[in-house]
Amino acid sequence: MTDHATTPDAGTPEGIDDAVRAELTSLRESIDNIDAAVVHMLAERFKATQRVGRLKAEHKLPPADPARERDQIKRLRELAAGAHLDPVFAEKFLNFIIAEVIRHHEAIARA
Ligand SMILES: O=C(O)C(=O)C[C@]1(C(=O)O)C=C[C@@H](O)C=C1
Repeated sequence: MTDHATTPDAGTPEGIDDAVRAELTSLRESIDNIDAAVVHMLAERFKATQRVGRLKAEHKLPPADPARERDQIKRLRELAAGAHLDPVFAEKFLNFIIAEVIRHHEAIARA
């Protein structure tokens, strides 16, 4: 596996100042840790939504729940604004995840 935090490439020329390189490496280590946490959190979220998908299929409930999604988007936009994250981006990110979840729910219902 490539260590992206420390591997120089076209975006990080060899000649840059040692202090700058050290700071960049340190920041990239933080970014890699955060990305790993995001992957683990998403994996846990998908474990929960797979269970929701099976429950919905067993009880003939529709894959999507637009009212629930509206509540989630409202809540996430407020959380994003409070955390100085762009609420538009937060909404797009949640919609992207939910679209994938609905696809999974539909597949479970068809199986
Ligand atoms: O809460 C549900 O009913 C789900 O199926 C989960 C979930 C989500 O990923 O958060 C996905 C689809 C629904 O439209 C709403 C929410």
